[in-house]
Amino acid sequence: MGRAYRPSGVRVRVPASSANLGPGFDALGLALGLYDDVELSIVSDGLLVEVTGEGARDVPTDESHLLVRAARAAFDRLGGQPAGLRLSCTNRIPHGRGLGSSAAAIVAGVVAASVLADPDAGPRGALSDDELLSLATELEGHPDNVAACLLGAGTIAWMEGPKAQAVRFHPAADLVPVAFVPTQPLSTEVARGLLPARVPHADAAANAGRAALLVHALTTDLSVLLAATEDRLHQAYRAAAMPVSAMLVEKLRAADIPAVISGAGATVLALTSGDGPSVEVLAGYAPAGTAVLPLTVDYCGAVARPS
Ligand SMILES: Nc1ncnc2c1ncn2[C@@H]1O[C@H](COP(=O)(O)OP(=O)(O)O)[C@@H](O)[C@H]1O
Ligand SMILES: N[C@@H](CCOP(=O)(O)O)C(=O)O
Repeated sequence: MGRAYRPSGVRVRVPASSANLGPGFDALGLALGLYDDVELSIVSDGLLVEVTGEGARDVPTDESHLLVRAARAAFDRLGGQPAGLRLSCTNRIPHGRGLGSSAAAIVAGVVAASVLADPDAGPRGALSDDELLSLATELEGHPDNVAACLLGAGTIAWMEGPKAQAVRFHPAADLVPVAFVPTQPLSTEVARGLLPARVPHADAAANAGRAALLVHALTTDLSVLLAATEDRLHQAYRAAAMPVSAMLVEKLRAADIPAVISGAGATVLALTSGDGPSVEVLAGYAPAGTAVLPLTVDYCGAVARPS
């Protein structure tokens, strides 16, 4: 017999995230102060999905909606499906731009289900953060965005067999992430398809050193960010799919501004600091049609409260 759920609702706020940060492919993530808000309620029957904001015209409003699929997966883990669900999404994270929109939808879904199953069990409900992270990673396919979105701040994620693990780190207070968001989406699946099965040992070794340096740079010494954000494992392989962004990274870096492709692209993320170039100066580098978004680091991750 399935688990019995009381009719109830939960609101979840989830942050955007930037994965990789240059050398930390599938490992490093940074939660950003740009949020999707969702409300999931248990009702007597059926499924109703309402979406406003980003993706409203594109995402499905049936069982194939990503957040519904994630919530269903979590309800399965929790002992069964509720009689009916009502979902309302207010989306602000652009889709398919490398800012972790799919991770945010998945994290929102698993956290919402977890809280609906047992609102009193803890801030994120019946499932532990470890369980939420592993389930979200199974659904997303890689742990970096979901770790940052779930836990907030900077995260280092890794896999122990099928289970995802992550630790948080606190980026320096004067870190200012600035996103250059292009108009055209690029699917993460397509961008992952451009990566080779094997890479030269020297490139892997170079990235290991830079990724380690990057955690030091972000937490302790922003002045070494330019060296710390160098990548040889993914950006060049994907450049043909995002030539304008690849060129922008090159131009910013040539001007000593640490810049990387955010996630699988094609957003470019500049990691500046209080005494770095102003947003106006950065905007001067933006190709036509690119939105320049000065952001903050999010330190909370997924936050749920009963509705
Ligand atoms: N809030 C959301 N609700 C429903 N589906 C979503 C949502 N966010 C993302 N998606 C799905 O994920 C796709 C984008 O995922 P992906 O290619 O991984 O890019 P991103 O870098 O934005 O995560 C969208 O086209 C959509 O199908
Ligand atoms: N490590 C992943 C990150 C994908 O991030 P997204 O925001 O584009 O979904 C990759 O580089 O493929």
